[in-house]
Amino acid sequence: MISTRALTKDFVVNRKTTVHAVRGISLDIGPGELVAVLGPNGAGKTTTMRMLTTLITPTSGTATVAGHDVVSEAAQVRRHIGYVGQGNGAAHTQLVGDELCVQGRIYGLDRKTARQRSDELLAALDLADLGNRKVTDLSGGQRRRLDVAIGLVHAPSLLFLDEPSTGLDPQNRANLWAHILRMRAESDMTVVLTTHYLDEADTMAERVVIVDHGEVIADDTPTALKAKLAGDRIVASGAGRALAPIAAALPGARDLAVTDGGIEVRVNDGPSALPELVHAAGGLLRTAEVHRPTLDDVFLALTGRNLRENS
Ligand SMILES: Nc1ncnc2c1ncn2[C@@H]1O[C@H](COP(=O)(O)OP(=O)(O)OP(=O)(O)O)[C@@H](O)[C@H]1O
Repeated sequence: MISTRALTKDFVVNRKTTVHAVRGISLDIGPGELVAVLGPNGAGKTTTMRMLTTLITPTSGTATVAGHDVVSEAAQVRRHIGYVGQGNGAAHTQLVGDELCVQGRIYGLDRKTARQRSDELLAALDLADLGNRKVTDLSGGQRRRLDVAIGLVHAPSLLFLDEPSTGLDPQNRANLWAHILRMRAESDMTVVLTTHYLDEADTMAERVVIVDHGEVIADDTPTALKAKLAGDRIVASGAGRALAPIAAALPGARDLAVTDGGIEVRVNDGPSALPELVHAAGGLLRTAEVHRPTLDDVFLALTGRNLRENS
């Protein structure tokens, strides 16, 4: 569905400054995949998405989307994709239903089909009662759902979402996700999204592409990324100094730290290392628990930096 090779974008700011926003990204995304592109501010996520949606042209490298080249066949690419950009579009005083219809007409739907499709989408996205409201009167969550409806009006086989849930409260985020996942299940649509929310990428995406400084630094399922790169952390309280050599002997033990009240150690498989620690440490141990890794741990392991600090 998407194939990029050494995709690169430089922005020439002035004679002395060129920003290397995307530095040679090669990526293949198959039909029906749900992929989250994750990375700190300025990593190059939006720039990549804008190249794939034909909004800007690459400096070098190639990209095909739905079988068409993003530069030489931009019009064909656009026909196959939906794009929901960051934030809300221009403030429209149009009615919600009309706005959606107009967007459908722009994509070449006849009046009747546009109306039908817009009614379907308003119902699917819980906006049916709001068809006669002005777009400007919608709440943030409703407006974001309308943005998604607009991205879907021409029934694209591929949907790009740039930070779809930024600024929404947890309930609206969950609600938006429920809609996106349901529509994807119904149409087998490919979905590529960028997000700052680690938990969102972790729970919703089947595949996570981590981008940093314009390059892909990891690409796998969230589970595999966490298992491969981060491991589990065991946090134990008790006689720290005496516990340290025992913890160091656990299978795969690394990053051992003696803390005020005990130790912390990283292992590959926490649930199986914990009983070993309990058995070997006996009375030296007061409490012990396993912390499963997060995608933030993955980013830290890869870059030595914290994703949240950057975003
Ligand atoms: N039109 C532009 N002119 C100059 N520099 C740009 C332009 N657009 C983006 N950049 C720069 O390119 C780099 C990548 O930006 P991009 O918006 O792709 O990052 P991002 O990962 O999407 O960040 P965020 O999470 O903040 O949206 C940044 O350093 C940004 O300042």
